[in-house]
Amino acid sequence: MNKEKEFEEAVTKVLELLGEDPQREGLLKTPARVAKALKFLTEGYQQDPEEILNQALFSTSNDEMVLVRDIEFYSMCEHHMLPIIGRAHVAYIPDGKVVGLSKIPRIVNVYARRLQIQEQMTEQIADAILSTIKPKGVAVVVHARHMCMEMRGVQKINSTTVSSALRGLFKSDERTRNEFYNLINTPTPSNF
Ligand SMILES: Nc1nc2c(ncn2[C@@H]2O[C@H](COP(=O)(O)OP(=O)(O)OP(=O)(O)O)[C@@H](O)[C@H]2O)c(=O)[nH]1
Ligand SMILES: [Zn+2]
Repeated sequence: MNKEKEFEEAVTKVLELLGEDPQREGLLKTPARVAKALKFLTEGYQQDPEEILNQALFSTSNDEMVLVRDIEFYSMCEHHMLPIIGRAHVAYIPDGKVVGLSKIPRIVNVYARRLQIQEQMTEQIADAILSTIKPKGVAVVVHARHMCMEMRGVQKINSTTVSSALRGLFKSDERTRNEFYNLINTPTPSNF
């Protein structure tokens, strides 16, 4: 049996266990849809973050902070396979190399589209940038809502979880760290 069929049969089984009739009209295509959706939501397993970053590395003499903030992402927690909905802020201080800007949200997606815990995802993003761009420092802050804490379980709909990973100058130099936190907390101008 091919993998797709196997996947669809597993979803059909889940529907049956939920007391549903997988043969009713509305559910006929559901196993195939679920398989396709889950494949998309976990496509990060098939992607290599270093390869993505290496596609666009440019030499530079600039050593000022580069920050891409408010990168929205959707992930799934590895405990309940329920959505994690969040925003990531990613900054680094170049040391001879900058990366194509679009590659930063791409790296966020690579790690978000796996089964995750937020703290691990935050560190993975920082470490991929650190090992590839080799900057003077990297900072990643992630704000997220966990549906396993909202739709079920403790049911706290207004709580967000904040995690951070600081490397190099962001860890050792308070001024750099403060500049980063000020920049991510500055509201986007209303006429932007
Ligand atoms: N640290 C961390 N924990 C997470 C994350 N996503 C979900 N969790 C937690 O993982 C834990 C799993 O705990 P268990 O007690 O095994 O699971 P549970 O019985 O479903 O727990 P409740 O959610 O408290 O009902 C829960 O406390 C979740 O809130 C995450 O990204 N980071
Ligand atoms: Zn969870």
